[in-house]
Amino acid sequence: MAELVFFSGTMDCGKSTLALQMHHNHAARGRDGLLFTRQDRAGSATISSRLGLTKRAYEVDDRTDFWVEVLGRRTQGRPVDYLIGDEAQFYTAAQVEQLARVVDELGVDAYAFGISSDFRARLFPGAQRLVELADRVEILQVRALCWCGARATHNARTVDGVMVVEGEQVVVGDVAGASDPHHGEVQYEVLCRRHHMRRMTAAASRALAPDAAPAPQPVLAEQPTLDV
Ligand SMILES: Nc1ncnc2c1ncn2[C@@H]1O[C@H](COP(=O)(O)OP(=O)(O)O)[C@@H](O)[C@H]1O
Ligand SMILES: Cc1cn([C@H]2C[C@H](O)[C@@H](COP(=O)(O)O)O2)c(=O)[nH]c1=O
Repeated sequence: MAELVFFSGTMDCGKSTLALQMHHNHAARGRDGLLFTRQDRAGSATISSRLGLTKRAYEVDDRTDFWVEVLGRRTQGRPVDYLIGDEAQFYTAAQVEQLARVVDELGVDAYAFGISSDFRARLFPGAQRLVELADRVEILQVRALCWCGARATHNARTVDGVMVVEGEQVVVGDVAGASDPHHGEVQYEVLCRRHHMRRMTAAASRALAPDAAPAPQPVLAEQPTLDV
C-alpha cells in the first residue's frame, strides 16, 4: 500500500542525501518518480546534499498543487509511482494534504524530507501537518551533534555569530562553517535541547571557557555491541 512518510531531523543530518539515495534506488528498479523542493540553499529547482550530490527538481511555490501535478501526468498516460519532496517544512499545510490525497487516492508513495522545528523550536506549518498526517515519521539515523557531543535535536540561528530567538521564520541559510559569514549574515547551528534553551552556541561556550578541553566524544554506548 502506498504511504506518506516524513523523514525528519535537524539541519545537516543527511536528509537531502537520503532523498537523492531513495530516488536513485527506486529509479534503478524502474519506478517513475518526481522530485520536488522548495528554496534549497543551492538555488531554485535543485536538491543539494552537502556530500556534493545535486539533482534538478521541480520548485514548489504557493501555487503548486501536488494533486493536479500527479493527476495531470496520469491523465496523459505518464506513470508516477512516487514523489520525493525536499525542504518539506516550507510546504503549506494544504500541499501536505494534497500529498496525503495523492497517496490514498492514486496509490503514489510520497516521501517528504525536512526539518521539523525552526530556530525558536516551533514547528513549521508544513512539518506540523506532516506529523499530523504521515503514515510514519522517520528520524534519520545519522546523528548531527551539538558542540558538547550530545545528539543535536534543535536548530539555532545566529546573526553575526550571536544566537537570536526573534525574526522571520524562513531565512534560507547554511550551518556555521559551511560558508564564510558576512556582516549581518544569518547562519545556523545545531544544538542539543539543553544548550538551545540556554542559548549556548559553540562560540558562546568558547567565550565563557576559552581554555576548556575539546568537546567530549559522542556516547558510544548507544552503538550496537558484540558479546565476547
Ligand atoms: N566532507 C564530508 N565528509 C563526509 N560526510 C559529510 C561531509 N560533509 C557533509 N557530510 C555528511 O553530510 C551530512 C549532511 O547531508 P545533507 O543531506 O546536506 O543534510 P540535510 O539535508 O539534512 O541538511 C552531514 O551530517 C554529514 O554526515
Ligand atoms: C532552523 C531554520 C532553518 N531555515 C532554513 C535554513 C535552510 O535553508 C533550510 C534547512 O535546510 P537543511 O537542508 O535542512 O539544512 O531551512 C529557516 O528558514 N528557518 C529556520 O528557523
